[in-house]
Amino acid sequence: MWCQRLAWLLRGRRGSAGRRWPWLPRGPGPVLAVPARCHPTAPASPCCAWQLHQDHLELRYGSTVMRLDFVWLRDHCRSASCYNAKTSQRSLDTASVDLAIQPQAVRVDETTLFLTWPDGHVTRYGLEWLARNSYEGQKQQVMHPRILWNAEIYQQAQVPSIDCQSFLETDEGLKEFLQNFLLYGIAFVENVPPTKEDTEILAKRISIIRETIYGRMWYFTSDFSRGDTAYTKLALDRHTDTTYFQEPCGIQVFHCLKHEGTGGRTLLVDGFHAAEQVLHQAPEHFELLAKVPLKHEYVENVGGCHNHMIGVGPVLNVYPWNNELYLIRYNNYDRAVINTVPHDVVRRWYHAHRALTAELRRPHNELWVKLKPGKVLFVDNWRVLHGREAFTGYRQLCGCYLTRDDVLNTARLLGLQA
Ligand SMILES: C[N+](C)(C)CCCC[C@H](N)C(=O)O
Ligand SMILES: O=C(O)CCC(=O)C(=O)O
Ligand SMILES: [Fe+2]
Repeated sequence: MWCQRLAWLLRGRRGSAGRRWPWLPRGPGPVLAVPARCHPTAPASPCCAWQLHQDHLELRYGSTVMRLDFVWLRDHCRSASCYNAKTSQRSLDTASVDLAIQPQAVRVDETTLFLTWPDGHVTRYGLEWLARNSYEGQKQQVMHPRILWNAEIYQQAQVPSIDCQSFLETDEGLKEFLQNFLLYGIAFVENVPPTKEDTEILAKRISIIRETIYGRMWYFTSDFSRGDTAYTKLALDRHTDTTYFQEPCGIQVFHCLKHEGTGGRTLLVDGFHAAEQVLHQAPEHFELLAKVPLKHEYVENVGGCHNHMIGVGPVLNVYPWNNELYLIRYNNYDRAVINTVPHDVVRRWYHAHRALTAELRRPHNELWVKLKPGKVLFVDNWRVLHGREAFTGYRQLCGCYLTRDDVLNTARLLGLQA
C-alpha cells in the first residue's frame, strides 16, 4: 500500500518536539483513523499537523485547515524544473501529471512541507505560502478590501482630494489617490488645468485609456450629437455606463470644463453598499440578481453614428468562492428586452430589482457633488453608480474610460492590494 511507505511524522511547529503518529492504512477511502493533533512547544505558537486521505492531504497550520488535492499539489510544485521563478510561469506540463497521483512520502518541518512523488521528485511548499494560496486561505480573505458607504459615511471619512502635482509627480500622491479609489470607488484630483489635454495626462498616469464608440478622450455637451440622453440637458437617474458591453468599462473619468447655468450636479451612489443591504434584508433577492443573466443594449442611429451593442450578464456579479461582489451592471435606460428569463422567474426578478432600486434610491445613500473646472472625478464604473441633475445653460464635460486591469496593475505595483 502506498500509505505504508509514508514517513509517519507529525511535528509541532517547533520541529524537534514533534511526535510520531501511527496512521493505519485502510485501503481506499479516507486512510486516517487517528485524529491529527498539534503539539506546540510554546502554548500560543501556531502549529502544524497533517493527515493523509485517499486523494488529498489535510494540513492544519495555525487556525487554517487546508485540504490539498494531490494533483493540485503536484501541479503547484515550485522546483526549478516545474516552475520558472524568473518569469513566474509554470514549466510543468500539467497534462503529464497522473490524475491518480499520490505522494510517496510526507514530511513537515517548522516552515515547510516536503512531498516525495512516485518518480522521486521532491516538492517543497512553504507553509505560509500554502496558508495564503489554498482555497481555505483564500476564502477567508477578500480580493478587494473596501469601505462601503452612504453619504454620511463618505463625508465623515473626509477623504482628501489629491493635488494634481502630487498625483503626477510623486508615488506617494499617486498611491494615496489609488488607495482612496480602491476603498471608496471614487476619488478626486484637484487643481487640474481645465483642458482635455491635461485630463488625458492624468488618465495616462494610472492606466491605458479605453477607446470606445465614444472615442478615446471625449468632450460632450447637450448638443444631442449622439443618440443618447447623456447628450441632453435632462436629468439622468443613477446608473453604470456601458452595461451593453460584454465587459463594461472599468473606470470613468469626468472633468467639467465649463458650466454657465444652473443645476447639473452629479449624483454618486455606492452600488455595493446597496447590494449588501439587499443581501442582509432578503438574500433570495440578492441571489436572483446575481444569477439571472440579462441583456443591455445600445442602439444608435443619429447623424453618422450607427452602433448596436449588446452585453449579457447579471446585475450583480460575485466571486463564487466568497460571494464578494466585483461588478454591478445597473442601467434601467439601457436594459434590453428581457427574454432570457422564464416566466416563473421573471416576476421574482422584478421584486429583487425593486428591492435593489429602493436601496439605491434611499436619499441617505446619495452623494451629490457639483463638478467644477479643475476637479477631476474618477468613478469605479463596476461599483459606483452615477447620475446627474437636469441643468440649464452651456455645460461641457470631458473625460474617458480606463481599462480596469491597468488601473489595478498600477495599484499593485505601488504595493496596494487590488
Ligand atoms: C460618457 N459618454 C458621454 C461618453 C457616454 C455616455 C454613455 C451613455 C450610455 N447611456 C451609457 O450609460 O453607457
Ligand atoms: O452629464 C453628466 O454629468 C454625466 C452623464 C453621464 O451619465 C455619462 O456621461 O455617462
Ligand atoms: Fe453615464
